[in-house]
This record gives sequence, C-alpha cells and structure tokens, in this order.
Amino acid sequence: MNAALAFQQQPARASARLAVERLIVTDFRCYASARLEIDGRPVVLTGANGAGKTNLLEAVSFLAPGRGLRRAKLSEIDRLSGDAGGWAVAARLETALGPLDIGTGRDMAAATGVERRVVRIDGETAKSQSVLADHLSMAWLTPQMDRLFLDGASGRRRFFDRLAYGADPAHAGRVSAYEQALRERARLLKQGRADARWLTALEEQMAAGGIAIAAARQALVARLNQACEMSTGPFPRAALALEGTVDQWLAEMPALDAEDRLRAALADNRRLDAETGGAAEGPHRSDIVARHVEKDMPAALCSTGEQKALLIAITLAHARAQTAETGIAPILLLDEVAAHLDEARRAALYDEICALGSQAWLTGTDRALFEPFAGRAQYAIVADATITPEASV
Ligand SMILES: Nc1ncnc2c1ncn2[C@@H]1O[C@H](COP(=O)(O)OP(=O)(O)OP(=O)(O)O)[C@@H](O)[C@H]1O
Repeated sequence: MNAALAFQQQPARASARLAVERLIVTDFRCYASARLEIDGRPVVLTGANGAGKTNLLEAVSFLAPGRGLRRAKLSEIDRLSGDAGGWAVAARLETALGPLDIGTGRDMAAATGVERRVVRIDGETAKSQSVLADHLSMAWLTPQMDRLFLDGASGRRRFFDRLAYGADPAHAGRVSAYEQALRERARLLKQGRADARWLTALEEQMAAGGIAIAAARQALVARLNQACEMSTGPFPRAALALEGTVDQWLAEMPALDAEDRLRAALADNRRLDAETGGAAEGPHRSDIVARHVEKDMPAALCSTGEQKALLIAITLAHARAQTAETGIAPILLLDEVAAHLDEARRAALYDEICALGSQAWLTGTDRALFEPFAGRAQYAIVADATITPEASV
C-alpha cells in the first residue's frame, strides 16, 4: 500500500457538512462585485499572480471571527476606486443545523477613527463577531505563515487559538474579552489615577478568563498531540508544548488556585505594568512550541520546507481531531500550499481533505498541480478580479 493510501485511512469522515454554498463580495480589494455558487467539495482557484485568488480566500476568512487571514486594517480592504460604501462579504452556508446566511463588512456608521466590523447572522446584527465561532470552524495557511515558528509568539498564539475555537467555540469570545480587559487595564494604569476597585474588577475578569484560556490551550495541545501521534502519512509528526508561567501554574495546581495566583500577580505588578504598558503575567505571554518528532528538532531549526510540512501536519491533525469529535470537518483555506509539496505529499493532502469531507479552498498558479483531485473538487479560474467556474469556460 502506498503512503497516500495509508494516510487516507486515518480520518473520520464528517457526518454533517459545513460548506459555503454562495459567496458574494462587493468592493472587496480588487473585486467590484463577484459571486460564486459552489457545492461542498473542495474549491480549487487557479490564476496568474495578482489575479485575485488570495483576496477571495481573505473574503471567506471573514466568515470566521477576527481580522481575516491578512490581519489587514478594515479600511485597507475597501476597493481602491470603489464607491464610499465600504466592503462587504455575504455568504450562504450549509451547516449541521441547516442553511445560514452571514453578512459582514466594515461598519461605516462607526465613529471616526474607530474601525469596526459588523456581522449579521440570518439578518440579525450579532452582538460580537465571536459568535461566528458558534456556527463554523475554519483554519488557514498562507505563505506569510511560513515564518510562524521563527517569528514572535503572538502569531503562534493566534494560530493555535483559532484551532481551539473548533472544539470550544467559547474560546473566541474568551480571548477577545481577555484582550479587551488587558487593554482597558493598561489604559487605566497609564492614566495613573485609576479607581482601585475598577482595576480589581478588571483583574478579576482577567484572572478567570486568563486561566480559562490557558486551560483551553492545554486541551488543544493534548488533542493535537494525540492526533499527530496517530498520523501515518508522508507528513512529519509534530509534538507541541505550551510554555508560559500561567500554563505552568495550571499544570501544577487546580484551576481555582491558578486563578488566585494570576489575580495576585496582576495586583502586585501594577506599578511595573504601568511602566511597560502591558501585563507581566497572563496567557498573552505564553507560547506554543513545536518539535519535529522524527528529527527530534525544534520546528524553528527545521528547513523552510520541513516547517511548512509541519504546519500542514498540525492543520490536518486539527481537522481530523475535530471531525472525529464533532462529526463536522472545518473549512480549510490553503493559500499556495500545493506548490510547495512533492507529489506524494500533494496526493496525501488531497486524499485526506476528501476523506474528511472538508470544503478546503486551495489556490495556485499551476492548474496541473491539482490534477490528482480530479472530479473530487470543483474548479474556478480567477483572472482580472473575475471568477469563472471551469465548467463554463
Ligand atoms: N484595496 C484594494 N483595492 C484594489 N485592489 C487591491 C486592493 N488590495 C489589493 N489589491 C490588488 O488585488 C490584486 C490581487 O491580489 P491577490 O493577492 O488576491 O492575488 P493572487 O491571485 O493571490 O496572486 P499571487 O498568485 O501573486 O499570490 C493585486 O493586484 C493587488 O494589488
């Protein structure tokens, strides 16, 4: 049996489908207006450099909570020379609970200087974009993430936190509430005349939320390590570990005691934190580090290709674990991933995506790289900010 086939036997197949069925983008980067009608199969977007492939993936990434796959300023996304209405993305999704309409865009009514994203779910304005995590789970890999293991810990926290939303949708709101409290505390400390009761209330919220974040990351790392251990395909095996003071506390003592430790540390460090403008302790200081198991090497010391393969392995392990737990495969956005893989790994990636039943969106300049998908995927050509399904070419 070849490696690709062995790999294919691993994943649990999704019992319910999560898929975008219709996507409409308006004044979104290079797109004045574009519409795509698709089914639940993987979506392959091919076209020349600068055609608009990544922009479309970015539009899909706004169906999940956060700042999208480029983490761009919301106003940067407005189409240059578009009208003044701001960008918008509207989608119809197939979910386990039935069809779902999501609309999102830059909130043009927001006060000057404050950029906000508005989210509508089935026509109702959502209180917070975090609720998107209740409806769908999505992960992405982009060429910018090739340095994920080399650059600072914040990118790794963001990547792994997004994976945690899959099994624990409340994690999205938890992380955003913690970050908001952290910013608010820093603002009060900077002013130097903060009401102590107000600070205490914020620190109380940060301690409870912070330990809950650490606990969710601990659960994610355990889940991913287990899924990575069980994988047998051509991708390397990754072993992940959490590094950070609060993570250490949580590993050594009950969660309530760890909360007390964090609350006390925040209160003790007010003077220091006022000077640095942050907080010396908390889950925003943690890191998730990866090792290449077969090579027994930290990911940061692996070659560029090995690091990319590790990232794909982790993303697939996440998709596998989540599909096994929830019966629903996450949507995967894989920008320019295929071009970096050898033939065996490419075939294994496609086989696994299909076996999971994930609506993965893949981009590339070379259509031939996607041949192994054959009829298992749907294809569209992107050229000059127009999307043409291949069947109608
Ligand atoms: N706000 C904007 N308004 C108009 N055009 C934009 C805006 N932001 C980016 N673009 C343009 O959109 C075009 C398509 O970009 P995109 O990143 O989607 O290309 P791509 O097809 O992924 O290309 P590559 O294969 O090189 O990665 C680029 O020419 C870019 O300059």
